[in-house]
Amino acid sequence: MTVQTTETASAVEFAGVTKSYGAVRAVDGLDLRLVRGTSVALLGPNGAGKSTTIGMLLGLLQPDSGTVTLLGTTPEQAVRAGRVGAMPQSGRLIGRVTVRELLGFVRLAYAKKTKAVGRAAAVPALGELMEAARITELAGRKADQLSGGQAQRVRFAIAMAGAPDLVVLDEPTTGLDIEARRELWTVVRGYADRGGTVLFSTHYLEEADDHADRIVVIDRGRVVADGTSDDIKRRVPGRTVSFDLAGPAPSLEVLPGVVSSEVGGGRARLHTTDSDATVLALAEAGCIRNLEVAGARLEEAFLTLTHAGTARAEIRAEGGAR
Ligand SMILES: Nc1ncnc2c1ncn2[C@@H]1O[C@H](COP(=O)(O)OP(=O)(O)OP(=O)(O)O)[C@@H](O)[C@H]1O
Repeated sequence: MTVQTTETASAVEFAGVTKSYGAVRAVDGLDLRLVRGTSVALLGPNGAGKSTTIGMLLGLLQPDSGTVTLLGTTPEQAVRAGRVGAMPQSGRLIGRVTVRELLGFVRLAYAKKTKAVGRAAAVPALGELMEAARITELAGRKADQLSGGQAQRVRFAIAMAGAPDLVVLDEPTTGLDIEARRELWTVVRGYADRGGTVLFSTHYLEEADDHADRIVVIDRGRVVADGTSDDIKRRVPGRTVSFDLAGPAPSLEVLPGVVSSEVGGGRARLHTTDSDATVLALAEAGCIRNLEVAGARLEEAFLTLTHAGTARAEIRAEGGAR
């Protein structure tokens, strides 16, 4: 008999889930299982169904068909018991109160909520909560007068207040500068390293590369790829050859193996199905300054796997026809 341990038990399960808004099918037969203790990135182009998926996961939206199971129960029950923390995409922090007051209030609400289900002891002390979110020095500041990055860390602390088993972050770093993004990820990683389960959506593919154990790519409401970053990159055949340009770019797309090319910042990047032949031809043409051959990046894989790539190719073709 297989014993399902906490580590391998499901945090989230979608089975055949669909959701439409009128004629628009936002989520189309989604099957997805997230294992506890992992960090999972949900990627997809605009309109792919990420927010709708997260909305159903949090019990904010009801599926038209199929089932969503969260921590072995319904989303509503898991959320009510404080076992799920969420950072939704929108929503401002309330004003006139300090960060300490706001967090104290949320923590108290969770303490009452969790007491009802026998989890009150799990709720962290206020100081601990602020330290984990790196906002101790903001305790006396008014909650509506924070920078974007500080506000996001406070919102993360709010999501943590019920000692959740799972946190769901919907595009948590959109609009933040690099330093603020790095700070927020340090805080999120701290939670993941303590065994928490994280599901986040993002448009910054390098964040998925850096912070997710597993990446699920959705497009038009369906899963189109699911695996580690390396698994997903391997789905794109061919390699990228890049080199410094000494002068005006030669005709790159006629070189053997080359299927597409980009030129920028004095450097050319060629996507090729035969890197040996491409490199030989470049050598003959004397184009080998700082030459590098690499596998596909996550961005290339993402564009190949989703309709975002087709849309970009169409835009290029239209631009070229003008
Ligand atoms: N309340 C709504 N009413 C009507 N259509 C909606 C509604 N919410 C979403 N949609 C549509 O459902 C589809 C999926 O939207 P969703 O917001 O889930 O995608 P997303 O992947 O989160 O997109 P983004 O990256 O732009 O936030 C889109 O076609 C969108 O226009």
